[in-house]
Amino acid sequence: MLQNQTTGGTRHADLDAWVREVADHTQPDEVVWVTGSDEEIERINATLVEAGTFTRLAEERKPNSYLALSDPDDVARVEDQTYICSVEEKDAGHTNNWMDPQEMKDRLWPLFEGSMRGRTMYVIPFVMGHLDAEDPKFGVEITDSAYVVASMRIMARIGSTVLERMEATDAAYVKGLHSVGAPLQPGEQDVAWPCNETKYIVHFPEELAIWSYGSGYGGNALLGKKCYALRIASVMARDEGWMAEHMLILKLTNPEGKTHYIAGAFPSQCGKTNLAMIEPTMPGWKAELVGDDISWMRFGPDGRLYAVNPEFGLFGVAPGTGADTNPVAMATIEKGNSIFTNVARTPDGDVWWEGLTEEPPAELVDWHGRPWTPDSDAVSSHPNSRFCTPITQCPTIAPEYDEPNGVPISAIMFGGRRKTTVPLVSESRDWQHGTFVGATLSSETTAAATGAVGVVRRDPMAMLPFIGYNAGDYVDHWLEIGKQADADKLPRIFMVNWFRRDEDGSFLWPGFGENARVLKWMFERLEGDVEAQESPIGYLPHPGDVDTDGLDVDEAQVARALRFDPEEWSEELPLIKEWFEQFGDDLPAAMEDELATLEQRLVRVDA
Ligand SMILES: Nc1nc2c(ncn2[C@@H]2O[C@H](COP(=O)(O)OP(=O)(O)OP(=O)(O)O)[C@@H](O)[C@H]2O)c(=O)[nH]1
Ligand SMILES: O=C([O-])CC(=O)C(=O)O
Ligand SMILES: [Mn+2]
Repeated sequence: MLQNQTTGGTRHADLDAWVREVADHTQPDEVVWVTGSDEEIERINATLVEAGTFTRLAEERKPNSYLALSDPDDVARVEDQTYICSVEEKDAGHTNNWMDPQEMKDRLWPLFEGSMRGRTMYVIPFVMGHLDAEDPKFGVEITDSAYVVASMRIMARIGSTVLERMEATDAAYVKGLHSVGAPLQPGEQDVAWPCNETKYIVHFPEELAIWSYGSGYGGNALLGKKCYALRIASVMARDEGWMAEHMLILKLTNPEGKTHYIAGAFPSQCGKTNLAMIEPTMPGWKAELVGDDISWMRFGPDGRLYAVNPEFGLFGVAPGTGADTNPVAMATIEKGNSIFTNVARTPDGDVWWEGLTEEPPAELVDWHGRPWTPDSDAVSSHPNSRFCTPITQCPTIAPEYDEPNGVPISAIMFGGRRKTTVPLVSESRDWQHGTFVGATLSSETTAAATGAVGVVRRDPMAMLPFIGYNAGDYVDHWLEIGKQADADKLPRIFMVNWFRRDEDGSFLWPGFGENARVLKWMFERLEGDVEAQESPIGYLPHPGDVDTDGLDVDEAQVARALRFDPEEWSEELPLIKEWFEQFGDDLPAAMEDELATLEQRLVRVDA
């Protein structure tokens, strides 16, 4: 037993040895094994309030909920400090930062030395996906951040029941090591949001290990999420023949009671959470949430692809979320039990952010903790501010979210933020063409990562920052999956763009609940109820086939949203070529073929 181990311990020999090793090196004041109990979280929340990290919100506004304001330089994922340290450089590929694993450890291990001094080291056993899955995917996060413990308890299935299962089966697990990198000298006063200017988010895929240093922000610090469930899991999925994808999962039921499950890959801040919680504007249509960010898919016994949401909570973008745009998210949050990060606080102990209500309150405390009024120059909430809420509180949760083997996927959507070029909706000709559409997906950058916002970049399958291996091999894995199945059992693949702009800069399509009109067209395509017209980029709706009944937008504008423009696509073609050149020899030949096909089809349209 560790001398400073105040609770718990484990019979899992490998885990016991690793925890000892880390504790010896990082030198925390105490080690706490997280059980997940209610009393425990009350204690942890109280610690966070005392430390000034959490402000408790008014019970009658947001029960059992807290506001955290981060260090202003620790607000988003740090992609330029994120590494895939595979043994071979070519296994990280051109889209990832790479360093030799030993070299990286020689650099990082000294940073972890004594990094937890004056703090508590928490050991969080967790499982991504269901504990009763055929092959449950375990992880343990060691962290010196109580904020991470409180957030992980919402975002994943954690605690003693998980640890007991790991012990009983001597389970393999992903080792996630996290430190905010802010040791305290004896007697030193802590800050509300400890972190370090130096940040590293590092993955060792062959060892199933993650080392995260210097940041407390969600995507950098909640290691079950992007680090495990996407970067590490994508490598496991490649090796084991399944898929780990950055996708929402939605259950859609038509007025006749027929159901399809649809997955959608959109880059960060491009509408996954909103679409997953959509309230259709058309009478009789019903949408339910299965997942809002990550989808693990594998073939079921019937040869179809089944998807599970490996998470247990929602980590949603706050700004833009309001009763008009996402009433379901609002109802979810109203129930409380949530953590809000980097939003504004109202005088009556509630939260506010841009887009929550049309009229801002007369006075607020902004995300810097400063007084704010509607006359203030800056926004009250950080553009990447977040709510963290249990998924079970969502009023439209589908019971299948808790199905260990997931739901059969009928369609996959790819989408991004494009002001021009990409029509509201199109359908791929087949799986290989759909893989091409995904591999060439593009989007304007957002505040979810540090760096410039609004720059168009290619974001393959919305996975650019999350592919844990060579992007060429990743595209090849998609093609392999396609070859393993009967063509008619594979999900159909669609491309969407809610963000196309008119000449005056306004959105051409109203979006949000109205996106159900696009889902309806897809549904009818799946059912064979509607024809489509060929175009060089795939099948497009015939005029009038996207239901605009009761839509408050004139038909000419809808047509502009739906339009395939050969000129815009002629300008897109060299950008796609440039992107594919970056793959070098790693680009699968089928992608060259698809590119050539697109080019020929575009030339034919021009002629
Ligand atoms: N114009 C428009 N904006 C949208 C639409 N859907 C979502 N948004 C806005 O886009 C932003 C991001 O939406 P989210 O649904 O949170 O995006 P996400 O893909 O879940 O983002 P991450 O959680 O970062 O991966 C929010 O400010 C939304 O209000 C839409 O259909 N039209
Ligand atoms: O990972 C995060 O920090 C938040 C998120 O969902 C994303 O950026 O895609
Ligand atoms: Mn989201």
